[in-house]
Amino acid sequence: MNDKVLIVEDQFVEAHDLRLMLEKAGYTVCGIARSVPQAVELIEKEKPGLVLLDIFLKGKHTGIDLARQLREEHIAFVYLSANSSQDVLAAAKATQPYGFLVKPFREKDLLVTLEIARYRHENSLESSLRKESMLYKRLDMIRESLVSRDQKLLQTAIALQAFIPFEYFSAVMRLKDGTTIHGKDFLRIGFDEYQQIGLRELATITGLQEPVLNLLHAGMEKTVNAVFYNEEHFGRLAKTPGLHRLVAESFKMASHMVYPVPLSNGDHFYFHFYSRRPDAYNAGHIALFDRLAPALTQVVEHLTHFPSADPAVITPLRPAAHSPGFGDIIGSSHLLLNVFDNITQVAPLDTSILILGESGTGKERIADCIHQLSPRKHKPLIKVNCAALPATLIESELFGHEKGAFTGASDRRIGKFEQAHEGTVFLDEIGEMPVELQAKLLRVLQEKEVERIGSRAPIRINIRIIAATNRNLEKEVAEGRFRLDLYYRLNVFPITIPPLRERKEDIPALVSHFLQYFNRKTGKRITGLSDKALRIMMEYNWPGNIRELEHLVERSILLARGNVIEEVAIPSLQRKGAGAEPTGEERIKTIHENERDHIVSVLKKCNGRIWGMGGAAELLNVPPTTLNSKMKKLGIRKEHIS
Ligand SMILES: Nc1ncnc2c1ncn2[C@@H]1O[C@H](COP(=O)(O)OP(=O)(O)OP(=O)(O)O)[C@@H](O)[C@H]1O
Repeated sequence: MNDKVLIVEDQFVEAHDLRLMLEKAGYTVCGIARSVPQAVELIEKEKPGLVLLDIFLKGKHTGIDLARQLREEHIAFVYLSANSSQDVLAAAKATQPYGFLVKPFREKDLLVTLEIARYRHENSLESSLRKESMLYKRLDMIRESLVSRDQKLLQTAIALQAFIPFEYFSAVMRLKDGTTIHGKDFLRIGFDEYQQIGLRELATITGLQEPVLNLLHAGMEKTVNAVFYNEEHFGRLAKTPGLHRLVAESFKMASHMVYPVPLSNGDHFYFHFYSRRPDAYNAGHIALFDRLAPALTQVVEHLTHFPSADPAVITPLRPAAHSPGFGDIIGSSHLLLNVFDNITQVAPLDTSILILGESGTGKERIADCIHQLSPRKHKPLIKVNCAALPATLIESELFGHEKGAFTGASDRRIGKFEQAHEGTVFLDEIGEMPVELQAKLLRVLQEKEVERIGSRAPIRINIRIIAATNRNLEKEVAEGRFRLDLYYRLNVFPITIPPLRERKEDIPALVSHFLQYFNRKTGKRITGLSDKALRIMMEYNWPGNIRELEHLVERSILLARGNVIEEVAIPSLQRKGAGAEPTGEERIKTIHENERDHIVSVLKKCNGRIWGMGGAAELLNVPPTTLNSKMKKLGIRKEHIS
């Protein structure tokens, strides 16, 4: 990244002050723009490495509008705004900025933010280049492989999957004379499982005759440009009769991207991607395709030399390491598959990862899986739960201490970071880490060395950090409880695990997984769930996510009288909210519900404090760690307490 900075700020005095601060720190300010059009002109002329961007500017365009262009041109940008309301933050966040400074800010904050922006830009550029070069290699392998045409096509689509998400893929060839040849379509039904949809299958699914489908295919748009349609654009496209509408309605797709690859003989090969996410595609995907076009042309030109095969379900050849790691993560909803795609992209790199998601969604499991899929898999994976230890202990737990470093330090202790050398450290509940320690962690990330307490000799370490939290870290940053610089370092690659209520289609598979597991553990032989029990589960909101489901299945197995689970003890309040029939009389609470209510009421009394004198653990007369795991088990979260 070059050192030229463009300031986009309509307040004259503020812009001038910024210029002085930046120049003093050695940056070259290549211009000050007061509006978006002015900024566009200066970017074209000066090619800055970084843009400082006010959000509300003179004229009708905002900084957020400009950010989209900056993203496409790979220019790092940092927002400066006096408005840090949730709405503005959310809109700004969607543009994936390299930093956000709330005005007024200190000179030091500005310089640290710029340094982090520079780090992140270089880091993300480097990792995307590495990922892209892996993709080129994969496309080469596919081109040379001796598999059928359909397999080749599918493997090409799958190689692209981690970069361009899709749940439905179709390929169309448009010859020079305008004739359209429709290839096979593929519907994603598992992480690496795709159902091939030919004309016959499409006719069965849609109820339309094959000749009608042929006509729809022939009427596919004749665009020669790449385009993407998200949300309402796709909604509009899907209202007009045609193949898009058919795919949207039959497979519940919500966005679409098409990319035509020109072939040397003048024909065009169209890649059509559809996703269930309403905002799956962006200009970055098209730019990526532009870069890949030569490699894709070669693959597509090879396709014509191979015979077509026609099995109904194809399980493609994935690089062997990829599938086993996901083995015990159950689910195939498109939201979870998207998480798998993220993992596939990032696991082989050294990038720090921030796993976000509510309690019990499987963050720790995902961390295990990333480690297993990384080149560090034969080295240790060390886990630290930042919420399970009092602040005073975390430091020596993480950094270690020398003998006599403090009262009670009777022996030297090797900290978790050192133990994880060449491996991975999983920092669970990072949002609970005390602010003073956050500064130390930042140093570990920056300097790649640790100092044991009581020692002045830094020790070089090579670790990868995976952090997880169920808190909204941006809110924590805004309220001063989490360091912005650390947030940006960790947030290089965020992975968000969706809550169970947003992927209820995974419930049946999860239930059957847990049934098998607890059958094995308890020696019972439960064969399944009654329709009523499954319906109740599908209606429930699952505040404790998969952990809650797991415990519910365990309890239900223990209580089951026959071979089928007829009853499930879903917490009454939620169940009513979820639409189950009222029973007419007060339901008797289960022991677990009583226990849950009691813990919540004690926590409320202690303002959520678990540790120390007057904390909930003391009042309940249990060790704080036990209380913590009980809370997890019962799906009790901080939100339930306030
Ligand atoms: N997709 C999944 N398939 C099977 N089991 C799962 C899945 N996701 C989570 N689990 C199980 O649910 C429980 C909770 O998962 P985990 O501890 O990884 O959640 P978490 O998000 O880290 O929770 P917390 O934020 O409370 O630490 C574990 O027993 C885990 O094995």
